[in-house]
Amino acid sequence: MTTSATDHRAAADAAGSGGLRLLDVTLTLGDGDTAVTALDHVDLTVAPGEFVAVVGPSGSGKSSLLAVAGGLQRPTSGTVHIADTELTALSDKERTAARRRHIGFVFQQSNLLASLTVREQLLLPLHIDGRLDAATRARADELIEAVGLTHRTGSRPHQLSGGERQRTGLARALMTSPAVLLVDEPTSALDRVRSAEAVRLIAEQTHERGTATVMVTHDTAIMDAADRVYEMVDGRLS
Ligand SMILES: Nc1ncnc2c1ncn2[C@@H]1O[C@H](COP(=O)(O)OP(=O)(O)OP(=O)(O)O)[C@@H](O)[C@H]1O
Repeated sequence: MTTSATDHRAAADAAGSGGLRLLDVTLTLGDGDTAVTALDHVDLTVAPGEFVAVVGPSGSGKSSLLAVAGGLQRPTSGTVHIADTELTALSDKERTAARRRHIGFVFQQSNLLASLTVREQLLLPLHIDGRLDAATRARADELIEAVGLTHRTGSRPHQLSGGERQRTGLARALMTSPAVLLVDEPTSALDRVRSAEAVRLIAEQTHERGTATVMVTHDTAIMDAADRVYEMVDGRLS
């Protein structure tokens, strides 16, 4: 057995205990002369409660990494494991269900609905799933407090600052107690001080709630809060 195969065996074992694991993942986009290798043999393990940052320039493959790790896109080859589930072995329908159950996304644009209050943004997905009970409402209030927005519970997005919108997006992503939290450039709309605060809050919530968190960014200045930092260049992670 080669070293690499041994590593992969250990990786697959570790995946059974939770967290996120990408094994030898390659993603090719487009075809023929225009084909691009967006992810090139990527291996990545993130344990529960660990905060990993991936830094890289525009076009290096960061969005592709999140899309594949989050089950939004099937890799060309390789496997993705989340909690006890091999995402890449599932049908499209099963993968969607697993994504909703196990993964929280925080996107660059917080994608809040204009007509809903902060509290309603958190409750909506569970309302749609018919899971809106007293425990869910209590969880929403607990998360709103955890991200420091109790005084904004009844505010709508246009009444919130960029940082407050980001924090609402984070609280919403945590509503389902996801095993994995995927964060896309949380700081682009924020100034330096608020960027550092946003990243610290993500780190704190990761450690407290035991999510396996991956944050992608091109901003190398805000990496202090991460447990590990990887660099992405031309689809390769190092
Ligand atoms: N649908 C597509 N077809 C072909 N190539 C694509 C497609 N989507 C992305 N790419 C290419 O794949 C590579 C990786 O793109 P990706 O969006 O993952 O990078 P990124 O690091 O997230 O960039 P940014 O920081 O600008 O968002 C880039 O070269 C991009 O041009």
